Amino acid sequence: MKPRLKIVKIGGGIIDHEPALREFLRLFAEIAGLKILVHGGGKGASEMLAALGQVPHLVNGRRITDAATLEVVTMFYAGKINKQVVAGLQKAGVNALGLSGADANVIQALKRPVQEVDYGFVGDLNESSVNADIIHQFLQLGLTPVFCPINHDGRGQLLNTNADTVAASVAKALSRQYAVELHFCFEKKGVLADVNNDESVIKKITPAEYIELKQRGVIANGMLPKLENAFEALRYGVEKVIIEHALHIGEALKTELCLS
Ligand SMILES: Nc1ncnc2c1ncn2[C@@H]1O[C@H](COP(=O)(O)OP(=O)(O)O)[C@@H](O)[C@H]1O
Ligand SMILES: CC(=O)N[C@@H](CCC(=O)OP(=O)(O)O)C(=O)O
Repeated sequence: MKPRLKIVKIGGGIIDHEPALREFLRLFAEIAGLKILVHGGGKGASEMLAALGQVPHLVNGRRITDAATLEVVTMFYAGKINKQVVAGLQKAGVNALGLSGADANVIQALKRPVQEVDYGFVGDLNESSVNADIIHQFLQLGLTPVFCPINHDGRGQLLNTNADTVAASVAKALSRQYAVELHFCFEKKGVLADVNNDESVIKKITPAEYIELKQRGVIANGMLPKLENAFEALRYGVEKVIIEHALHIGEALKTELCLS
């Protein structure tokens, strides 16, 4: 039987809110067994870009990342946020190891080709992007990897990758060796039928239902890459994918994705 591994992704709505982040890290520290944390921070990055006089620009939930934007998001995700999260976990007794994809060459990305949209320095991940062996070794050493959404192309170029994509790709790569449960945690209780009603959580979503919800405009913005990544993870053998509130991990009200 494969050993169990929990991979938790935490987004900007919680990370940029100090008390919520502190509480989330306390809950994450309580998760027993092997675990990995992946963080975003998109909302705070947009605020920082605006404060620096740059106009944040996202298309289909992904950031257009020109050279100036890349500088800011690298400082923000790989610096400030990643180190704050690692320090918070150390305080909570978790021996966390902060990583960008460049560290130990753990994730190599490919610059997204220009099609209808030029995303700039945005990195896509494929089957061979994630070095599962080295992550396995970190876990064996008793370390808890903490990934930020900055990766590299192996030729010296840093690339910005959607954090949901990082979480799903790490989950897919490790599902060969581990029974992986992937949790997308954010500031709502799950995928909502009415985005203004926090209690309207849709408990289960299949790919066909997702397409319908997307066409009706029920699911939009950052929820699109989250669900696309989530279904892809299930297709690659990740055992469970849950979308839930970051401060209510494991509670009954949540969205579970399934392939049929
Ligand atoms: N049906 C939906 N249910 C919940 N959130 C939705 C839905 N459709 C769109 N959203 C939006 O998606 C956001 C989550 O995506 P995103 O901001 O990228 O989160 P994160 O930073 O946690 O990855 C929510 O804050 C919400 O505004
Ligand atoms: C390419 C791309 O879109 N990168 C994301 C990375 C951060 C992220 O995904 O943050 P959340 O999880 O908080 O949304 C961005 O810069 O917004």
